Amino acid sequence: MVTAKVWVLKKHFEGFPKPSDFDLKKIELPNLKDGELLLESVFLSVDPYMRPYSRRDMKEGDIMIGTQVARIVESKNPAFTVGAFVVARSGWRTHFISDGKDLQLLPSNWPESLPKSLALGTVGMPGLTAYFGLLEVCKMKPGETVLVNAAAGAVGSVVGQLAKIGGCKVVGCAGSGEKVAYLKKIGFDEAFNYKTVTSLDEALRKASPDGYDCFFDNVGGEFASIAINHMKKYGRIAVCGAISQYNDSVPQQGPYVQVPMIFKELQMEGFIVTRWSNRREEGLNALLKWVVEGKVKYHEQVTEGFENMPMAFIGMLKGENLGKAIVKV
Ligand SMILES: NC(=O)C1=CN([C@@H]2O[C@H](COP(=O)(O)OP(=O)(O)OC[C@H]3O[C@@H](n4cnc5c(N)ncnc54)[C@H](OP(=O)(O)O)[C@@H]3O)[C@@H](O)[C@H]2O)C=CC1
Ligand SMILES: CCCCCCC/C=C/C=O
Repeated sequence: MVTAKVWVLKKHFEGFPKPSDFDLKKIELPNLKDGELLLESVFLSVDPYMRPYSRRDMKEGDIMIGTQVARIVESKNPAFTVGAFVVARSGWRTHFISDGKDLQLLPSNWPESLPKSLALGTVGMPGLTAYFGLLEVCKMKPGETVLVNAAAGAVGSVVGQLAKIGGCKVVGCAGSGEKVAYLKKIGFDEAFNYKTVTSLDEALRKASPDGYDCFFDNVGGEFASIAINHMKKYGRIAVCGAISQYNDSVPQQGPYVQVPMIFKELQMEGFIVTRWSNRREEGLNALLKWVVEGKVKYHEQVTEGFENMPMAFIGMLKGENLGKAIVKV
């Protein structure tokens, strides 16, 4: 008999999540039936989507939603061998039983030298978000200028590097001096700390006086309202996330987008990465190849200990992560 530790949503978040909104529980797992596997989480992901999705999809008492890289410890399913690693969507749990249907094996050519946690970040859902958002929503072209915010995070850091590979000029904004230095190190042409600039409007103009062809928006709110005025004619805005709004108890008010959209003839499109689930393999292969070749660099903010999942999640929402926020069990 295996005892799993799980984190439960004790109370729906009101405003910014607090440690007291979570409860750590223990669950006894039953013995395996034919076709089932027992898995142990090795790395778990904490992501911004958990904040809005918890309100939309969960009720109090549910196990927190989320993905993990897990190792198969016992198998009564011939398609899965003990010791193999998979990406699963089993929520915040140390151990779980699966029938194998919702598991993704790590690519067979995954190099030994590469952390398996990257399957939750640069070579996982956030990397795919950058890949499809840039290619299919921004439709970036060589020679264009791309703006990305939350640029030193899991999605943003890949957006900037893929835009450089695609022959674009890249401007990134992030919330600390350390993050700005990192963006310059990984090849961003311009980077600034949006928290310390005297005027975001001036900083965006200075970084690209001619404006922006593509804006990959991870933040929404006030930042996006200012940035839209810096778009070039026929510019494209990929509305990827709105993290500046996820913790609002009272919705923020405009300014509104219609006037700049009309006069600059902009395209603005929201998207969810799962739209391209049928091209997941294409995206992961491309990302893995670039990482192996050293063309895409990665950084992970690793929190040790399953007990620290709520703090890692809260820390990520506060901006404490450089690169992908990961918990190592
Ligand atoms: N549409 C889709 O399919 C997907 C969307 N997303 C979205 O992409 C965005 C980035 O996600 P991800 O890369 O995983 O997360 P990150 O790794 O970028 O972590 C979140 C970052 O957001 C920044 N941030 C937090 N609060 C604010 C704020 N009020 N204003 C500006 N920046 C803030 C912080 O960086 P800083 O220090 O720079 O402020 C923080 O580090 C999120 O909005 C997320 O919801 C992610 C995956 C899929
Ligand atoms: C693997 C779980 C599916 C995650 C989909 C994430 C979409 C994110 C939206 C905003 O953050």
